Amino acid sequence: MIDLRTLLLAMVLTDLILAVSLWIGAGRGMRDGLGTWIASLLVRASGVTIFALDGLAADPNAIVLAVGLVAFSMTLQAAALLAFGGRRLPTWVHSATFAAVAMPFLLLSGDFGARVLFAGVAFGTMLAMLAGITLQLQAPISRGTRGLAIGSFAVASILFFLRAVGAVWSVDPLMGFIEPNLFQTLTFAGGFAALLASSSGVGLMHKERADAAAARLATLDPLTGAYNRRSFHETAERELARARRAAQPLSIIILDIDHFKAVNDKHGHKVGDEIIKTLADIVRAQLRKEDMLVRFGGEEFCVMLPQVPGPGAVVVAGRIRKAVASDPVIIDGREIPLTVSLGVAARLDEGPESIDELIARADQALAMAKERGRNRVVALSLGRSIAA
Ligand SMILES: Nc1nc2c(ncn2[C@@H]2O[C@H](COP(=O)(O)OP(=O)(O)OP(=O)(O)O)[C@@H](O)[C@H]2O)c(=O)[nH]1
Repeated sequence: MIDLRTLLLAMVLTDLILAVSLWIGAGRGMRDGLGTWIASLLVRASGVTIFALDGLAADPNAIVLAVGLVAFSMTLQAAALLAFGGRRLPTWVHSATFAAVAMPFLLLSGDFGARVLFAGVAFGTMLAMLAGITLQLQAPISRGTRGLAIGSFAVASILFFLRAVGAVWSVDPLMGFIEPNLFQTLTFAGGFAALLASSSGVGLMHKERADAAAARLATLDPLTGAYNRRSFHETAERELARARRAAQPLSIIILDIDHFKAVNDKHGHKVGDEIIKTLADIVRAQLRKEDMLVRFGGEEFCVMLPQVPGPGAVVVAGRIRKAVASDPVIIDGREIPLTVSLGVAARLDEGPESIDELIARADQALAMAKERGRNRVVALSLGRSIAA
């Protein structure tokens, strides 16, 4: 049987190691409440240290501070979970909860059984609330990770309630609490394991979010949010193979800002970047969900239109041309007139055709649009052989 004080000190050490591990793991990305979670572990470690060293010697003041700190660590955890979901816990909740837990504890001085009962119910309720917050988090977390976090809060909550009930039933609550009997050891060790598991769950939640962000970064262009060329190639090859198998049309449009060098020279590179970003938004507004906008590089974009035949793509390209030319873009209060040239190519019914061939043809069409005076759409391979 393990001595309760030993368990408490093991818990302090575990919290400190967890805090340091999460801090190292976070690197410089201490965002979305991770820092608050780490703070909660340090606050809990200090509360439990006081409890282990002084509280068990029944020092009335030390134990009040200890439970107040543990309550504070739980409101910090609530704040950390809410921050992960993009919400804020009002600051007053921390001090209000500290007072709401510490004050009754002070008033119950001398009645150890009532204190254990009160702390068990208070902490059990707060842990159940943490489980509820995690359940409602509007974040893409895997089921396993969410389950681990919710399960650990729920188990810890149940064990706190069990300890409260145990204290009520004990003939001598103080002895019942500190005596290393089987009930104490099991409930304490179980609660300890659950609190440890909750930190693992939170660590995994952050890792999953970081992984998703890295995957997004690898597929999207950071300036415009459009797909990058590499991810386009993977998707386009797949889409083209599918279109060929199902004898369905597929078109692409390549578009490029006219005289962008002059715009860049006149307004500067930073404004140029803003223009590229704005152009992506204008083009996106003309597309459907299944269409794919890709930044090919610089001020050149490609749009893939699955299931759209050549003539349909020409209509879309015309709409984009008009939307860009109709109003000047406004950057930093400056009105900058803008036009684009567009080249369209569509998948042919017969013959093997790679995505590179399709791009080469759209590029050729774009060059013709530039040659013919810019601010226009030119289409290639729109003859009878086009899949429709
Ligand atoms: N601001 C900014 N400028 C870029 C970026 N990438 C390329 N450019 C600039 O875009 C310009 C591209 O010019 P070109 O494609 O050669 O020609 P253009 O002036 O657009 O003329 P046409 O395409 O023939 O109408 C160059 O001045 C590049 O420096 C970028 O990411 N940001």
